Amino acid sequence: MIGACGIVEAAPAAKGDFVTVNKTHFARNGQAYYIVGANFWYGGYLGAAGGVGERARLLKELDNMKAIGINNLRVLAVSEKTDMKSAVRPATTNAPGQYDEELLTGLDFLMAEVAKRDMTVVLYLNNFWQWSGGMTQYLNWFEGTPALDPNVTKDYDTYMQKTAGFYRNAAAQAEYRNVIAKIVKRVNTITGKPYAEDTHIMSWQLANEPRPGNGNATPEEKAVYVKWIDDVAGYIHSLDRNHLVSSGSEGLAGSAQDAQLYLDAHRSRNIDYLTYHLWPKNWSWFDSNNPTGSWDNAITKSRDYLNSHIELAKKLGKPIVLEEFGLDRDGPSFSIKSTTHIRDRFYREVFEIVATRAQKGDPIAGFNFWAWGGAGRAANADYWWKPGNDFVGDPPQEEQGLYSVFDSDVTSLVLIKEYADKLHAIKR
Ligand SMILES: O=C1NC[C@H](CO)[C@@H](O)[C@@H]1O
Repeated sequence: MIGACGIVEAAPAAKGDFVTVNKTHFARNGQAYYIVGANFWYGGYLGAAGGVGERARLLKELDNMKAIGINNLRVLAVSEKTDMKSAVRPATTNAPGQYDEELLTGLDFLMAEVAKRDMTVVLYLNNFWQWSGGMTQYLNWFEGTPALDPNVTKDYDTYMQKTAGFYRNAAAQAEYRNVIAKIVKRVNTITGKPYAEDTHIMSWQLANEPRPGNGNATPEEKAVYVKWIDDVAGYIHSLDRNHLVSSGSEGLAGSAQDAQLYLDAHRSRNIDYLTYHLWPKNWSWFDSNNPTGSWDNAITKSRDYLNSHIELAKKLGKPIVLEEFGLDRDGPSFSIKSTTHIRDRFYREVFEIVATRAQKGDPIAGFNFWAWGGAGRAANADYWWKPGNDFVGDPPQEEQGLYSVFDSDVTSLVLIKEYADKLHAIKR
């Protein structure tokens, strides 16, 4: 259909095409829908027409992901320009009210190509961490405090406690809502379709890994966090009645280890499904310099984390997605020449629990591994990212190769395909 402005306009989608929640499962096109996903934070960046855009690479990455059964991508929709060295450049927001239209058109291109492959996307609208500017950059804009880069300060506890001040800052929240409205109400410049009518968006996500503060978050900080989730999720639903909304939480690790807080934060009728993440190395369960000696501890805790959050989802009667997990390469090494035997063993353990419990009808709705590196390659001997370098699955605050799954990691790709087939075969 050629619209008045000459842009090819797709017919409005039938409501049934959207991903919906049916009790404790997802549904799409009248069938149960399971997430076989990748984290692909830079997908919109590759879609830009110029600058950092690499559209030919993007098409190849999407085709390669589709070929191994990936049906869902978790993507960074918004980034904030910052002086922090650990953050990606450029950013979709250069300053309050000033947005990079070329980069936002990259998201349009990504969504157009995702639709051609009938994939779905979770779009996160902020970041608790500094690698895309995030909440600490909002505080720099609106409180005048320095954007804190924990890679520099080495003080994560202070970072988390101060960054949670974002939830209480009225001016920061107002600009955050301006940005939310700009994205949620956006009309795709490639397809002419409003984002709010795009059935290939699965969910709007408040942020990547929002936390209430640090591990010692106070009852007041927790109450602010719970209210923030409910309010913002409700605001997004007020703009868009079609799509699901999720928090982006890591689960207990992102909830000060407080299960009641995690339940309270996700009980809101505005939160349609639960999310959780699993990071044995980041959480010091696994020592990659002593893999044999730390494996049993890591896998025991991982199994418990995987299963206990499914029980929490049962309590709330909502689906849950394991939307991040990862482990580093053998060695440990960042080099794509290194093997991934330990990571493959970990992935198989995770996939087996997810697939088995999904097949039983438990509310686990799938996974997104962290993260698709594909054809990207680290450019520097120290494995740190610099502007102009390839994007890989590891954002700029981490070594390029830490957790990425590259197109040369054949054993990992074969394993992902094996479990993709199992999840896609579940009929409900
Ligand atoms: O959201 C995230 N979770 C863990 C990733 C790997 O450490 C990290 O890169 C990202 O900030």
